[in-house]
Amino acid sequence: MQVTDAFTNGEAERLGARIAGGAAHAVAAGAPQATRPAAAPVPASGGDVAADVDALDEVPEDIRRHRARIDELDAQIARLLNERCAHSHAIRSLKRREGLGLFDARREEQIYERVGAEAGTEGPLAFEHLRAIYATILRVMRES
Ligand SMILES: O=C(O)C(=O)C[C@]1(C(=O)O)C=C[C@@H](O)C=C1
Repeated sequence: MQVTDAFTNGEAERLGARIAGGAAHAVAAGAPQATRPAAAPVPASGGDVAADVDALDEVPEDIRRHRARIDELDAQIARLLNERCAHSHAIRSLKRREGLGLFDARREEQIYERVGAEAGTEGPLAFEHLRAIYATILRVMRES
């Protein structure tokens, strides 16, 4: 069975509807910047839980299915980051050939704006968190 089949249509639709519903709300409000969800830090412990999931005799089925999907997404993210890095390194060589510096603040701002716009329409990741992730990605691209 494919991992993507692990969610029934109903479940997948409900997850999708939550995401799409958030987007519709943001668009209706007409101010995506202001209506992005505020970043709400969650304690590493997850709050008032007594023990972590793996201490249970058996990890609940619904958690296992989410984890399976996360594993699949992480593999895709890692592949995409490698592909992105290859392009970034190619640009670096071309810039070097042209005698240009590597860091381009304006281009990086454009990237933040573009991924921020994506966050505004999709969620549930808060804009500032997505930006923090991208700040790390761009730094690693420059330093790798
Ligand atoms: O687009 C460029 O000019 C790049 O060098 C690529 C890249 C990136 O990885 O996206 C890397 C460094 C720059 O500061 C801006 C962007």
